[in-house]
Amino acid sequence: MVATTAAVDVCTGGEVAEQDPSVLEYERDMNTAYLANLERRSGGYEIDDRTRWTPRITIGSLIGRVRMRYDGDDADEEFYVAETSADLDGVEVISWAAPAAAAYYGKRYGEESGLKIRRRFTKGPQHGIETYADEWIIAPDGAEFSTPSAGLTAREEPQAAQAELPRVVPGTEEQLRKPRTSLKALLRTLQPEQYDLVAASPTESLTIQGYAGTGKTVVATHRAAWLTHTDRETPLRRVALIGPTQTWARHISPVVDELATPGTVTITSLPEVMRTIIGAPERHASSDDFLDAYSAQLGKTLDRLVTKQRKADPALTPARAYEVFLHTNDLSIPASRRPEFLLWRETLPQTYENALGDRTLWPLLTYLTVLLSPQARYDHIIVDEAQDLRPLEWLILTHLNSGAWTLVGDTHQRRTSHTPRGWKEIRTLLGLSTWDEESLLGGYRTTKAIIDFAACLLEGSAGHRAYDVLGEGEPPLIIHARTVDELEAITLEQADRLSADHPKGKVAVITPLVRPVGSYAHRHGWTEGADHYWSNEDGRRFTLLTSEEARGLEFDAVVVVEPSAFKALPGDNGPLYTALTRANLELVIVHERVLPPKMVRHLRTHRPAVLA
Ligand SMILES: Nc1ncnc2c1ncn2[C@@H]1O[C@H](COP(=O)(O)OP(=O)(O)OP(=O)(O)O)[C@@H](O)[C@H]1O
Repeated sequence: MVATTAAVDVCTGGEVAEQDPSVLEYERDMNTAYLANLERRSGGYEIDDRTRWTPRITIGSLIGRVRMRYDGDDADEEFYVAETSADLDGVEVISWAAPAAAAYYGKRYGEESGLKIRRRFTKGPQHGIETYADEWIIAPDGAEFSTPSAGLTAREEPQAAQAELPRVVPGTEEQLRKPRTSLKALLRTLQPEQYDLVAASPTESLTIQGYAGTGKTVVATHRAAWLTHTDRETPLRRVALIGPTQTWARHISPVVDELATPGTVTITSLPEVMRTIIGAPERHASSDDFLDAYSAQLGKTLDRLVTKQRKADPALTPARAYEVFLHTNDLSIPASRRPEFLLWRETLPQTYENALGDRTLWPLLTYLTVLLSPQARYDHIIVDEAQDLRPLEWLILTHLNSGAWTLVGDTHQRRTSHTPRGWKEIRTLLGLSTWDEESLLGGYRTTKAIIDFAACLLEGSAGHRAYDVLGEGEPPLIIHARTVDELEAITLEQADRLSADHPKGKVAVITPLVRPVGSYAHRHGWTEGADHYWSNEDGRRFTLLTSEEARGLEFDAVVVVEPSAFKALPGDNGPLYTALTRANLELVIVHERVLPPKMVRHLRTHRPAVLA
């Protein structure tokens, strides 16, 4: 029998049944050799100059190891998986983006692919390996791997087949319980269902629906890196990753910085895309939202206008086209909406220059610009929070993409009636005739108690996430304030408490009442910094945001203030649902007004922790 030790597995939190010291030592030596190889090569690393594809070298430990038998072969193959590929004197290390990595990561690859065993390494300090854990995909058929030599690892007794593969990759829960920070590369715990979407065909358009916290942004960011990775056969050179806000862009950029080929992925937000195309000022006002400022019919009107005017004036500019638009009678707006449309048009600035200062008009001005001056196109566009784009914005993007699309979103988090109701409408706007339609089901952010509470806002919420990795957790704390002053005081008290409870993590206050809460904070010793960030002299911190600004972000704990004041569509509470689901572990609701009816109904039968 080989010598074994029982060690605590940082992957599962449980005990590793067999942790063979000689195997561990061997793998640590391999890791040392791998790191030395990377160090040697990284000296000569040059950023891709777009004519020569230099593989990116990132220093990091081995992720895993695979033994498999390809169809028709008469011997097994073995290789390691890591962030960067290497050849260690004949021992192959493939990168996470290489096609063969599907054997390690993928769901569909499975048993019939020939995969026999997968070994996962957990990371120790300084790129070391802490432990290993083996997962037999087939019934064990001998030694795990040929090295260390079969004699050392072969077991004398037949082993029992592994009862069932774990539902989520070991180590995921531990990862999720760490304090929330910016999104990071997650190559060690990328789930099979996520990997399959990350590595889906680059030439097929793909729509991915997922409830809050199901890992959509993880898929979107890793997909951007995968599409451009030089270890793929035909890496893409220009990929856009478009999300809702610049705060979101900063939240996700570490993933792309770490994994993507430098210079290949543009991370931006939709407002920024438009602002850059039309050259609008950074500071801008916003008039009231108006349906036809974003409609496909407005797009059609502008299409017709540009086609017609250009015949008469080949040098037509967006500014001139805008002036014509202000007076044209050739409108594609339905008759029922026309009177309202004409009234709205009369209120618009008379010059293009002035219109640039109104954010509501950016889609209109951007669309005119892309119609008149062709833009550089991307090889692939990925859109996160796709449910928030309005028809005219989708039409703009069609002028920026020459390849396929990856669209991820949650139609339950829709925030205005100006956006398409579902994926079908979006695909029609993009003119897609073929696409793959997938969904994500695992819950990675937010405990079950919080997500079940938030689900009271959704129609047909049953079974909305297949499982919740963080488990049941604590129910939300609901606090009723008697006056508006008390509402603000309790809010700050709770933000202060939660910040103390999560010293390394992130706390948010999410509310439509950002101004009054901010001015209360100001009067009580809090100071505002960049990116909606507030802190006080005791070192407490929180982020104060509207639901709109909180899209795509996440926090360890969240205080949602005055739920009834959030914008709601008939039958749809997208903005409030978004706010509630930003919390990973703790949710506090503070209200002075009556809670929304759906919440009240839910609270009659379910009991969260309520403070009078
Ligand atoms: N495979 C994974 N391993 C570790 N953490 C993960 C994994 N997948 C997702 N997570 C974590 O779960 C959280 C939620 O993921 P993500 O932000 O991608 O969800 P989402 O579906 O985009 O949510 P929303 O639409 O509500 O913004 C993030 O903190 C992310 O790091």
